[in-house]
Amino acid sequence: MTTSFRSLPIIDFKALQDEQTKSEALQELKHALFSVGFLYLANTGLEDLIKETHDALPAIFELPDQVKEKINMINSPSFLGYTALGAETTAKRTDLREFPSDEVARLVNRYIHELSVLSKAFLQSVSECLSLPQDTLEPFLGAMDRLKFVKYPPAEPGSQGVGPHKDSSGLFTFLSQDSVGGLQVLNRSGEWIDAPYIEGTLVVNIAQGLEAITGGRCPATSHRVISPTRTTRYSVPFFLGVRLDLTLDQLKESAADIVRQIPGTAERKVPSAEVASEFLSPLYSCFGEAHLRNRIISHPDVGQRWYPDLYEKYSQLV
Ligand SMILES: O=C(O)CCC(=O)C(=O)O
Ligand SMILES: [Fe+2]
Repeated sequence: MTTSFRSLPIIDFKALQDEQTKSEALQELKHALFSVGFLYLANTGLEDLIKETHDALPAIFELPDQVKEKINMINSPSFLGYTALGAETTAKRTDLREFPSDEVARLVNRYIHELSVLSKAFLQSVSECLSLPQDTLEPFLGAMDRLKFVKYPPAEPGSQGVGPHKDSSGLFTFLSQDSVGGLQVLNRSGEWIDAPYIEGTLVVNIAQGLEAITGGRCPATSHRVISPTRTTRYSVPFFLGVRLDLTLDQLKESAADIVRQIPGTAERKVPSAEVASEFLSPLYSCFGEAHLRNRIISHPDVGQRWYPDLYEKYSQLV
């Protein structure tokens, strides 16, 4: 029996690329994917960009209300834009965080570009460590990556910055957090484990897309953020998305194929999911539909405005 993790493994991105160190680093990565679902990625080469971005965040959030209003997510049928404090719901409770997007366009574009490059190299290592051909995960990608700037203001002790959830929209999330703390990850014994700040690293976690693609062999892990009590916390998640037109049948077929190729996993028990994966539900025709449902439930005001019929339908199914 494996014991539940007490801390998150640190994986050295450079070591994954270097022939001398690769095989050991791949073993560590495999363990992280199978047993934790979360890891710190160190030595990405993006340390300066991450710092520059975090330095810019307070000013971005201090933009005048009219600017935030102009880019409010309520105006976007694509669920892109600024979300005010308290307008997002996770696990049926209101989250205490706000986020603008597409501000400071150059920085944002650069960040997205760098993360796209990094995440694709990382995906190759993921395939490799599962003994799959390097390009196995490429066909699942689409133009659905998203970047978010998030601010958690200080609140009463124990407040919900963001409630317990699994990341739904893609393969992996790459998050840079500041030094305030509050991110917690649920281990397999049901304990919340702190994921403290480690300078220069990205926190990488499996999303429900990869969980589905690997037939549950690489499960997405629940996490949450406890609001800070004294200092504002900022974070920057980059969500590596799955293409929206992937159907459930295609997914099942490729998952079966992939799982057959992952050695030594037949006996692995798939942990029961504490948060259901919509992507595996027959209710939705394709990944995009399940994704839209998730967006509508997370941002009910935006959902109600642009998709009133779907809003009615999906809120009855919650
Ligand atoms: O801000 C964080 O540290 C986590 C954010 C998160 O889990 C999310 O946006 O999905
Ligand atoms: Fe998340």
